[in-house]
Amino acid sequence: MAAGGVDVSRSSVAVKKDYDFYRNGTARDVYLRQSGRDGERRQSKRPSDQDLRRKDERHRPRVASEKRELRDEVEIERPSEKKRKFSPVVWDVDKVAKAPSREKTKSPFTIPTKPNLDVDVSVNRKTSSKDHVNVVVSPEPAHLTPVQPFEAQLSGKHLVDDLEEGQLEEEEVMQAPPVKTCRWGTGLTSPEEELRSQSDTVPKSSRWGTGLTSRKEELRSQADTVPKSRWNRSSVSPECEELVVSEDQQCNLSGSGSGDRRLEQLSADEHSDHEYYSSDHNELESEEPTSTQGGSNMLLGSRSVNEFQKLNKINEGTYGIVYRARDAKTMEIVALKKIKMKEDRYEEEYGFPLTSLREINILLSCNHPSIVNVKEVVVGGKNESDVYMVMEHLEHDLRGVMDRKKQPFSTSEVKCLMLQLLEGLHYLHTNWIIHRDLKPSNLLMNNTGELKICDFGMARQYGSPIKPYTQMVITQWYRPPELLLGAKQYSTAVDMWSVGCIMAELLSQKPLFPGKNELDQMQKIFAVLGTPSEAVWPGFSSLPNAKAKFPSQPYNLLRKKFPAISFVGGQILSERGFDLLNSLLSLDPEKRLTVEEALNHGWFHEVPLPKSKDFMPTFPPKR
Ligand SMILES: Nc1ncnc2c1ncn2[C@@H]1O[C@H](COP(=O)(O)OP(=O)(O)OP(=O)(O)O)[C@@H](O)[C@H]1O
Repeated sequence: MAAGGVDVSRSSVAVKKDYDFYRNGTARDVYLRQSGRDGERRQSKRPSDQDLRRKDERHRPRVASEKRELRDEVEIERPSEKKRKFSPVVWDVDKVAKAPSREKTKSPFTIPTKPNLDVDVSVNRKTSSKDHVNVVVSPEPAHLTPVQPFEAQLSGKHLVDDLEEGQLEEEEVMQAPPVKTCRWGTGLTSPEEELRSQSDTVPKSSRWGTGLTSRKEELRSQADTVPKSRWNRSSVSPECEELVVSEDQQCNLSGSGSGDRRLEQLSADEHSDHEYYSSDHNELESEEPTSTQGGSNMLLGSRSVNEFQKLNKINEGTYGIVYRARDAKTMEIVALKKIKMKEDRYEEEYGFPLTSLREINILLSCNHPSIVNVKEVVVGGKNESDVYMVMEHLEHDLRGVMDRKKQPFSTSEVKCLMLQLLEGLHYLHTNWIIHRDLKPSNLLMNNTGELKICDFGMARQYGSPIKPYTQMVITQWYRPPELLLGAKQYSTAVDMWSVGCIMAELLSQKPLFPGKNELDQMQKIFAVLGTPSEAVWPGFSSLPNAKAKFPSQPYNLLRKKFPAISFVGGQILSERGFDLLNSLLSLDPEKRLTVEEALNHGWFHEVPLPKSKDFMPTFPPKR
């Protein structure tokens, strides 16, 4: 019997109804209903007590293979919820691979300083001038199709995010078959199948500003003559609106990075707080501060920020200052994120930060209730060239709420929040996006019980076969052991670790692993989950930082922190709840739950059921 009450998930019709009520309207259930397999799926997916994962590591391989089967099943009938508004901008970086490392790159687009800029927008051809950016709007807004990694590979184009760790220097255009699942190293399937399942939705238009209509129409008419080269090459459906931005000699690689740092080199004062540092930017954003003359601009037609009335500053992050503002036209309250330009010409990065470009690019293409909605991009302000993202406004972020809350969230509230987080993440992972910075301050909340993922500055599209990426992502407290140990090949499992840390924090109201520096972070993790070995984590010993001597701690002590019973009235966690948490916090990323598995976990089906958003607590506005 679960500590939270009697497990009625298999017998109680009422409970099932409640659960269905909560889930009603989600694309997942619509999908299940449409596919006529609702009952079957629920029955097969709802874990019984037998389904609970055995803790004995000897059973892990079997469990892992079951997980793969489950993933296969889920993937074959991929729900339709993963539609994107359009595929994000893809930077053509063919030449980048050859570019000398450490060469600085220039701003990706020119910010307009006057209404009519000298814009060179051409269709599907590379510009010869290195300062020009080509924008291609593909002619067929017929299907919503995520940019698939293999598609980029087949077309010989690399996504902007691929420019990490100098891995492209030697790289050939890969023709490897695409993976079927989001997690790397798992089954393979055809890209056509994947895309066919997504091709039935009417696309939304690109939303680079609101005044683009006429220009867009112009572009579209030009684009009518353009062969659908990228999609044709990979024999897949055409994208709805594809912006291909070619830019010569930008995004140069830094061959170094910090990936080779050994654990022994880390000192206690190296990273004194939990805020992340990221060499990602060294790798991605080392841009030559070249002249911006003659460049094209993707913000043409964008509204001016003067059309918004700034009400107050909400927060300031590394990459932006976020304001609450009112749209003078619609009177709608919005959040304006002012992109911080890099102004020191002698810095590695200068001009418009690529992290922000990446964030705008991905967020504009996403369309899901658990992902913050970016409405448009506006320009102007005190400094003519300032760029702002206009987002829907949510009153709180989870960090602020937890800091001010006296009591932890109840189990049913945690379930409500976790489901929303997982649904948003499911959307991202099925669209080949890793967030790479999930943490409470990047989860927005409003007073209608909604949770939305924000801050996509570290997010990236990923592909198969997985390439080496920087491991210096994810705020330290939420960073998984494989990244701390220096793994450069990773995928969606890194987000799932962060989800585990967030779940623990929601339950206990305090961070699970508040490391002071990377070494301390690893020690804190291993002190609770046990020191990894080849037996529990095959491949562990070959990770760059695994040679370090960690204090030996052979046991998993997580249950002590989240007991099934409490004599002092503290928060308790049922067997199933613990199984979910423990499986999210698997040291071996291959054994960590996928987002589908987490969404289908039995904990969400047992009482107390997830609270309806309508009954979630509200919080007073921040002062
Ligand atoms: N749409 C929004 N509505 C309300 N508040 C928001 C919104 N977007 C962001 N915020 C607030 O601003 C903070 C910083 O935003 P964001 O994380 O996007 O900026 P950042 O500069 O990328 O931050 P970081 O330093 O974490 O990378 C968030 O933690 C949140 O409190």
